[in-house]
Amino acid sequence: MVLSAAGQHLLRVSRPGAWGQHLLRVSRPGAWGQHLLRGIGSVSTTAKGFQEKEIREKLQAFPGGSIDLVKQESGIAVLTVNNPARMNAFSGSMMVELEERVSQLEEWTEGKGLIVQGAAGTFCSGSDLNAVRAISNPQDGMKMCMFMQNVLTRLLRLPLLSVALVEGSALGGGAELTTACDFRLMVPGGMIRFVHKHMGLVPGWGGAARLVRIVGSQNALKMLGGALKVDPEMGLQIGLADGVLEGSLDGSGANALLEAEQWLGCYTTGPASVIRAIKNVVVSGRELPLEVALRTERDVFGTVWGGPANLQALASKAKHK
Ligand SMILES: CCC(=O)SCCNC(=O)CCNC(=O)[C@H](O)C(C)(C)COP(=O)(O)OP(=O)(O)OC[C@H]1O[C@@H](n2cnc3c(N)ncnc32)[C@H](O)[C@@H]1OP(=O)(O)O
Repeated sequence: MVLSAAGQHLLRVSRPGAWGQHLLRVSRPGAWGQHLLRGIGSVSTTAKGFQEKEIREKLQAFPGGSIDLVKQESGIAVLTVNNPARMNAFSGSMMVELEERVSQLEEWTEGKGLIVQGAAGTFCSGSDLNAVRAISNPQDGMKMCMFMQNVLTRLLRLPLLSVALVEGSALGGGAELTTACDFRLMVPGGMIRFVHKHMGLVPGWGGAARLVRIVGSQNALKMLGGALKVDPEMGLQIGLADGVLEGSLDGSGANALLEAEQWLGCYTTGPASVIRAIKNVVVSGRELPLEVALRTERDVFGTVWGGPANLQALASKAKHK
């Protein structure tokens, strides 16, 4: 059961940042819309000598755990961060696997929704500190950061409505991962905490930029500056959480997952073409300058106008009472 839902926080971007500049450079009428419809590409992968193949090989040297993906008939997929011996910390090979799973989801044309969860009743404790210690030089750190920024940006832009199901702790990079989903549902006892300050860091996987857009700069400053423990109540208050679930009855996590699927089902009921179009117009509205977003919206509109769902609705003379 969902106890309550928080209001949506809308962001007005007054000036495009680096990514905005990137979009402005590559955008021409309709081009970005086409890009969105195909699934989104990567974020400036060639910038500053970032070599995806090289960092991939480096990350593979730190194995452990897995990222598991189950695509369900319902059109809702479940992505599980699975490394319970390390509280689901991201090993290097898990970062590479996450990229592969995101690629698979980009190709999944029947998909409508995605739930991101951690294995064994906890969400994710960020990057594996053993790997972090081994690549603590600035060059490798920067490459890992760009790799994860790229993957999480693609995750958020998937044409699927996505939910982070937060049971237990989401720490550091785990907290950043929750912001790469459209929604966050928390289970009592769950906690989202940007602990970066205590590690002498700031978020680098895009988590700060996304957090500001979700909770506003005042709340983001408090969360990062105080390394605040955000519990479900506070999460709802500041708009970080979209709902609080009852959670596990037996500690298995199964009940929370069922609840999350029911919650998400309210928004993913309907034809995949329409649900995916909804996500695409929202992503473009969120990320693009208004003029480009309007062009994209027109392009996306063109994919559903006169389509099977539209014709069926017209034929049924639906009333929306
Ligand atoms: C992108 C930037 C980042 O993400 S930096 C990483 C930020 N994350 C952290 O600093 C998390 C550090 N870990 C903790 O605070 C605690 O382990 C938490 C997660 C609160 C769990 O505490 P507790 O329930 O007492 O369990 P525990 O400490 O005994 O942990 C169980 C085993 O898991 C391991 N673990 C945990 N987190 C990580 C991690 N991020 N990287 C590598 N290993 C991790 C612990 O070391 C412990 O392992 P072991 O049983 O001692 O072998």
